[in-house]
This record gives sequence, structure tokens and C-alpha cells, in this order.
Amino acid sequence: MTTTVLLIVIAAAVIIVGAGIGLVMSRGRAELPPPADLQEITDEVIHHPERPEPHLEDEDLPPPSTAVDTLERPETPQGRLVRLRARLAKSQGSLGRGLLSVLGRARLDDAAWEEIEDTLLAADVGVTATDELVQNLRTKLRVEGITDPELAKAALREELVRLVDPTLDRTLRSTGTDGKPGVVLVVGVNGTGKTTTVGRLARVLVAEEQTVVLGAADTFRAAAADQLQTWGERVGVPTVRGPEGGDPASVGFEAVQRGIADETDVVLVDTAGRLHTKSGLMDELGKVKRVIEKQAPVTEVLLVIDATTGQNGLTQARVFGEVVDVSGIVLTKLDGTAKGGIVIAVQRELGVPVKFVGLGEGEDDLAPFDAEEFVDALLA
Ligand SMILES: Nc1nc2c(ncn2[C@@H]2O[C@H](COP(=O)(O)OP(=O)(O)OP(=O)(O)O)[C@@H](O)[C@H]2O)c(=O)[nH]1
Repeated sequence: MTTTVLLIVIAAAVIIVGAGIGLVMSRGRAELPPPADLQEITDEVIHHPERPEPHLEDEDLPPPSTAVDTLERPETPQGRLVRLRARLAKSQGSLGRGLLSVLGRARLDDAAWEEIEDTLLAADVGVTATDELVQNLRTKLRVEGITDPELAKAALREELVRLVDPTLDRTLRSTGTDGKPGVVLVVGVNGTGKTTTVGRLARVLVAEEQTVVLGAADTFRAAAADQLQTWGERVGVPTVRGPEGGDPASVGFEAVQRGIADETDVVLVDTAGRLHTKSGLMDELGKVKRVIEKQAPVTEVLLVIDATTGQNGLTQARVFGEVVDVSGIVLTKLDGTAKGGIVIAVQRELGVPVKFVGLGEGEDDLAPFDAEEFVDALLA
């Protein structure tokens, strides 16, 4: 009996001591800070000093581990310019080479000037601009008695830069007034690269430490909104979207409303691709802009044109310009064509500057356009 009682007391003591140790250990674990290196990685990604804190509401935040794993740091505009300049030179090489090989000849007769004219026309520079360039260059070489190919090349460069016009203001108008966000509306025909451009612009702005909201006013295809949302998630930017087939104007309105509520710097609104020949769709685009402007002025309307479409791009520019007051052009797919002269033609057609060029399929393959850089790349 005494032995049985003794055994019970010992067993009870073992259980109580064991439970106590377990409790202390589990508390200790709960209170342990994360390992130093994990803490550093988390701080680096979420609170990196060069990156704005994303303005996200709780329900939009992905689980913490996903945010840490997926947030990317986009390439800075300066970094990408150096990389993309070489690509531009490669795609436009035939235009530059064509012009320089003729100018390098000992004698420039009428046939040589015709060749120069043909090369410019083939690169989509347009008839008026080509005539102007050839006349000015001919006069300059004659009046100044230039025969040295290097001096002729310098004169050509000067004329090309003048045509591309370095005096145009090519900054993205993304600053709002009265404490409201800047609103950038992105428009164009199907497949020109609108969604890609909106995603890339979000990356440019995030790299410049601005806060961004995306509006998926392309309610035509659910996949387009998904695509946009993915671009946003990768850099911690929220996307406002509506039901498939819903009213694009109301998505634009809500995106800007969200931008105002979150005190976001810029709202980028993607729209559905629409044929400029369909008046109903063009009217809808006018409505999207008007409805957005009940919230805040649209500070920039970017028309996205596929550089490979040639003259058709010019017609698009004219019709879109009539409906929504286009204020800047994004020329995509310049990597896939040697017809860089479209830059000159489209600026003349619309009277607004090319502000960005797309030079590949990568996420950071969008470069701010610069007249002198562009001409130097042509003549490299
Ligand atoms: N090579 C190249 N491809 C590009 C460039 N910009 C966009 N693209 C490609 O063009 C295709 C169409 O791009 P999207 O952004 O979906 O075009 P979208 O205008 O939004 O299309 P819709 O919504 O159908 O009107 C995609 O495969 C892009 O990767 C560029 O600068 N160079």
C-alpha cells in the first residue's frame, strides 16, 4: 500500500515537472525573435529605403511570406537606358548604315540624294519630313563646302535631331493637383502593348519611389485584368478591377477614387484595345475619360502605337487624338522593326511627343525617349 502511494506520488511529480518544462520551452520559442538574417531580408524587401511603402489595404495584402518572396525591385530608368541603347542601335542599324554609306561617297550626285530619300522613306520618316531633311542637308553641305564624310555625318546628325525635336517636353505628366493623384490614361488599338506598357510604367514609377494604383478598365477580357494585376503584385501595387463585361468608365472612376483615398501619387488606367474605325468604341473611350474627371483631372493620355504597323499607326494617332486629347505617345516594338522614322512621322501627325519606346518583351524594356540618344543610336 505504502509502495503503491509512493509510486503514484513519483508518477505525478514526473508529469508535473515534464509539463512545466514543455510550457517554458514553448513560450521561449514563441518569444524568440526571427533569426537575424531573416529579419534583415524582411527589412530589406519590405522597408527598403529606396522603395516606397506600398499603399495597400489589409484585404489586398498577400500573406507576408508571399510578399517577401515576390516583391521585385525594378531596374532604374538610368540603368535601363544604357542597356536599351545598344538594342535600339541594333534594330535601326540599317537606316543609319544606309544613310552613312551614301554620305561617305566622294561625290553626292542626284542619284545619291535619291538614295538617301528612299532610305528615309523606307524607314517611315514620311514624305514631308524627308523632303525637308534632304533639302536642308543638301543646302548645308553646298553652302559650307563640306566634302569630308565625318563632317557630312555631323550635319546629318544635326538635321535628324532637329526633326526628332529635342525641345519637346517628354516628361510623363504624372503629378496631380490639389493633393489628388496624377491620372494617366493608356489607350490604343488591340495588341499594341497597352497592358504591358501600364505594367512597365508602374515599375518605372515604383523605381522612382512613387506610389501607384492600377485601374483595369479593360473589362472586355478578364485575362487582361489578371495580367495587369500580376504586373502590380510583383511590385506591391494594388489593382482596381470590375466584373468582366462591366462598365470601363466605372472601373476608371473607382481606381481614381481609391487613389485619392490612399493618397497615392499616380493612378494608371489601362483601357481595352479598340479599333479606331468603330465609332461606338471610340465614344466609350471619351466617356471613360469624362467619368474619371469627375474625380480628378486626367493629367496624361498616352497613345500606344505598335512601331511595326507603319502608316496605319498614323491614322490611329489622328483618330484617337480627336477623341481623347492624346498628350504623349508610346512607341512599342521598336526592337522588331528598322522603321524608327515613325517617331518623326507620328510626332508630326499628332503634334505630341513620343515619351517612351518599347524595345523588347522584358518587364523593364521600356525607355524614356530622348531625341539625341535616339539619333545617336541610329547613327552608331
Ligand atoms: N518585341 C516587343 N514586344 C512587345 C513590346 N511591347 C509589348 N510587346 C508584346 O506585345 C504583345 C501584346 O501586348 P499587350 O500588352 O497584351 O497588348 P494590349 O494592347 O494590352 O492588348 P489588348 O488588351 O488585346 O488590346 C505581348 O506579347 C507583349 O509582350 C515591345 O516593346 N517589344
